[in-house]
Amino acid sequence: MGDEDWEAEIIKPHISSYVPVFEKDRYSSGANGDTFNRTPASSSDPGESNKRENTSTVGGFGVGKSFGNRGFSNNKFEEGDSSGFWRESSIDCEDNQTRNRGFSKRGGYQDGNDSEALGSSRRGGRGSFRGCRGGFGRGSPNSDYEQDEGTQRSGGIFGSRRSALSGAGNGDTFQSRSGGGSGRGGYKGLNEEVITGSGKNSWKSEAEGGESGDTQGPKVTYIPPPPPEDEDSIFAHYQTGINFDKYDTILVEVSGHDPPPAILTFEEANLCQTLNNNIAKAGYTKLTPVQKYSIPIIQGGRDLMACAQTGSGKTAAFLLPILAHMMRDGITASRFKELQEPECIIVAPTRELINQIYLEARKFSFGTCVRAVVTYGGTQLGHSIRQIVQGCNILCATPGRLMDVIGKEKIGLRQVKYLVLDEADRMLDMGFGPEMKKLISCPGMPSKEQRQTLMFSATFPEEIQRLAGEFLKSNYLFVAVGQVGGACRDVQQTILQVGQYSKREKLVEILRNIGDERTMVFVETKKKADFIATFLCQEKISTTSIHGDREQREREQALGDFRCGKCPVLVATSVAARGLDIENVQHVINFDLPSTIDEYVHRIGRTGRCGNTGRAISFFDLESDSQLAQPLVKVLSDAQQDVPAWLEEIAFSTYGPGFSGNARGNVFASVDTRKNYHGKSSLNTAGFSSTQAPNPVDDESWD
Ligand SMILES: Nc1ncnc2c1ncn2[C@@H]1O[C@H](COP(=O)(O)OP(=O)(O)OP(=O)(O)O)[C@@H](O)[C@H]1O
Repeated sequence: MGDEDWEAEIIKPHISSYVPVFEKDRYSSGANGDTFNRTPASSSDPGESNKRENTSTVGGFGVGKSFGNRGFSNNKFEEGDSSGFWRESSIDCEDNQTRNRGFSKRGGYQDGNDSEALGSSRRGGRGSFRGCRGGFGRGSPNSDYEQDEGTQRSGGIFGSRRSALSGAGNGDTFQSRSGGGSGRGGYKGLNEEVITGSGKNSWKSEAEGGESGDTQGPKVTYIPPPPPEDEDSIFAHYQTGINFDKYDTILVEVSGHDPPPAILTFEEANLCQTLNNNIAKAGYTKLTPVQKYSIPIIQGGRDLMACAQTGSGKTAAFLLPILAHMMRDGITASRFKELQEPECIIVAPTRELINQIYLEARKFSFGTCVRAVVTYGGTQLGHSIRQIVQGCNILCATPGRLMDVIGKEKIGLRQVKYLVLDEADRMLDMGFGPEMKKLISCPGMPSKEQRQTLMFSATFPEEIQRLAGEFLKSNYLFVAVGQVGGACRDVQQTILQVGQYSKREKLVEILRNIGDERTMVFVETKKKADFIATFLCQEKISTTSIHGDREQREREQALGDFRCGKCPVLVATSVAARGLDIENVQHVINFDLPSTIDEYVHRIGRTGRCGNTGRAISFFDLESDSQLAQPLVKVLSDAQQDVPAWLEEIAFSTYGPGFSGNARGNVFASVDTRKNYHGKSSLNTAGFSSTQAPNPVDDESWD
């Protein structure tokens, strides 16, 4: 099938809408056998495939009936190059750091075209876009795939990422954001937002040029559907699992001066009746450990850095005490004011996560006069502003969009009393760190002495803890529930040695055994997410995908289809690794292992939440994953999982005889990095005090 055929295909009415759901029969090899003929992996010729990188012109995944080079091309299902499928070249752009880590750790990224992608030539002039979600331009297909919102905005030239399809009436709104000219520069933050400009007031530039539509390129027009308003939907929740009560036995360490005692029950939190009603309607009867400690600390006006395992209720741990204070202070949303001055700003690295946090805030503030608003990239700025001006006490935002609304002077910072960084290690690392610094130095933002800053995550590398000091008062408290950076023990972890070219087969085998149980499959790159999702659909496994190249509408649709079970398999990049709380995810499969152990911990934490059990299976490729062997052994052994002998051997051979899987290496930030703190107290979460300060990373500390 030639290019024209492919384009003709995508405008056919029956496939004209971009279909985020890869449904069973849509790409069945029977009906579309001419299109997606799958050739065995072994028959692919990596060399040949590499050659085609620079010559193949057909692109586009999803709707199209032919896949770009190194994916599906010329009616063939082809393997990628010998270093794996497109590794490095199309790592999810929402994650600069991952990409960078990928480059340095995995040593790939040699291709000239790919290199361009990170250089100035990303900003223009390389060929047209032919397909949805990153159809490839002629000359440099990889680098085109590297497109992100930042370059679209700043370059303008790439603004037509989806033009072929939108012109073809695929129903998608053309959502590229064209920026304020090539001079503006701009890069994209880690998981999410565009960080632009430099110099004075650069935090304003996005709003000025990006989505305000005053200059180049189409606006982002997607308006997310409003969440359901009925009480049942607002308070819908899933059941805590059989291991919920075991949380009580987890050791907790609090460090810093003069921490308040933990509370053991919701009653002790002395919340107002409305909040208590909402807590009851949400099905919460008992505090989780992080809640027992964080609630009194926040109520006591202290700054906090809290680290607790995935799925253990960190969101409510900050929302409830903040709301309690707001209720106490009689905070009421002032409607229809052009400049809103929220008392609380919550930032998180991904759109889906911040939306989830917003829904939690809306739930707990139900029936109060406190109004929460959410705003995130990929949606129409005007819509966000309309929401904001109706009243905003709690603003939940992704970083780039937050800067947009501040730049638009719709949000003033003078009243900010609470600044919450969820996934704080992420928010402070290379990608978002600069943006967060800009935020705290924005005009009007109260100094750290005058606001309360709260940071939450399941992982907190030492270097990030040190950076966090800039944001927190010097007497902040540090709460470590269990082991900082440790995996949730309710997740049964299995590591399988699977080579690159056997992965697909293994994946299908596992998914067939799993049946309809909800499963997240993590891959390293956006391209591969599409590739694997489509492959699974060919195999008649209902699958959808989420990654940073998908339009926001598609991302939300994909998540919705996964949540409701329409597509029990979600193929995702790291954009979905953190925070997402989806009921009944029973399995996580790391088709590709991530480049860092923290990312691994977050990914597998999408299952086994809130006392439920889950399973995580990871494909370990000897060629590319050996640098992860040592930290993996440690995570596994700390979580009392079986450690395969072969993995231990690799860990030993990689790191020499000094390595011990059970030794307390520096794999994690295991403690509060402030060395000379006082008043360290250690308790298990049932509230039994321990005078002896235990090793916070002691194996026993978990149960
Ligand atoms: N005390 C509680 N009782 C019952 N359910 C709870 C309680 N606290 C939280 N939950 C529920 O547990 C689930 C996980 O909570 P949450 O998403 O806040 O976890 P998290 O610690 O932030 O996880 P992650 O590290 O992955 O972001 C949610 O569905 C939440 O509603």
